[in-house]
Amino acid sequence: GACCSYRLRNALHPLWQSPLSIPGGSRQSPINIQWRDSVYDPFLKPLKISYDPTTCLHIWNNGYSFLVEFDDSTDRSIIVGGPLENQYRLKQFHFHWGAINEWGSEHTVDSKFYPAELHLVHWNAVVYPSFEEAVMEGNGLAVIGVFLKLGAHHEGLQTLVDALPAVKHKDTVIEFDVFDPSCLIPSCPDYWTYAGSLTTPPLTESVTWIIKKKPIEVDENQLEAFRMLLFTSDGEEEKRMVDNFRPLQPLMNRTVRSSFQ
Ligand SMILES: Cc1ccc(O)c(S)c1
Ligand SMILES: [Zn+2]
Repeated sequence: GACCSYRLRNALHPLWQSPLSIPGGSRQSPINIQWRDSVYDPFLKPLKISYDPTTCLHIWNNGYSFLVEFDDSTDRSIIVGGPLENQYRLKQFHFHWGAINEWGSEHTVDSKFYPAELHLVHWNAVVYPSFEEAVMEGNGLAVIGVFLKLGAHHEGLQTLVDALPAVKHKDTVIEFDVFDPSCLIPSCPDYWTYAGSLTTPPLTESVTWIIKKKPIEVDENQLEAFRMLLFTSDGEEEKRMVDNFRPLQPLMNRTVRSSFQ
C-alpha cells in the first residue's frame, strides 16, 4: 500500500538514510495539504509573532541547510496563540530548496511544490528546560512554514543572501547580529496547522506545524544564491546544496485544520 512505498522511498532517498521508518511513526512530516480536505476551525486564534531583531546571533552552514540562529535564553523572541497552548521561543530559521524552480518545498498544497520553504523553529520553554528536551516531546516544538515562490525581489531576504558566500562550506559560520525574521512572514494571517515531525534527523514527532497559506515572493538571483551553497566542507569535492527536502509522508490518521474559511 501507500505506506510501504513511503517507507521504501524514505529508506532509499539519498539525503535521508534514516532508519527504514521511525518506529511507530504516525505523525511524520512533510505532507501534502489537500486544501478541500482541510477543516476550518473557528476556535483557532490568530498567531501572535513578536521577535526582537537583536536576538539574532549568526548564520551557520550545518551541511543540511543554512541556519540563522537566535539567542533563546530569554522570552524576547516568541510566538503565541494560533493552535498553541503555550508561548514558544524562536531558536533558528532555515530553508529547504530544489536544484530547479519546479520543486524544493517540503510541504505541497494540492500536490503543488514551491521552489523553496522557510521553517522558523520555536520551542516550548514554558514546559521544557531546553530545546534538546523539547525536541523529544509531542508539544515541544512549533514550526512556522512559509512557501517561497518565484517573483519580485525580496528586500528583507537580500540582507541574508548577501551573507551566504561567507558560509559556502559546511561548518562555516558568520556573525549576523540584527535581523527581524518577521519580514519573511506574509502579512495575511491565514494558515493550516497539523501535528507532525522534524523533517531532518532525528525526525522526532514533536512539531505543531503552522503553514502559512500565502507564499512570499523572491527573485531568481535569490534562489540561485541558495543553490551556490555546498553540502561539503572546504577542501572536499564540491557538492552543491540543493534538493535538501524530505519526501512526502503518509497523512495516516490526521486532519489538517485551517484558520480560514
Ligand atoms: C529543529 C529542526 C531542524 C531542521 C529542520 O529541517 C527542521 S524542520 C527542524
Ligand atoms: Zn526544516
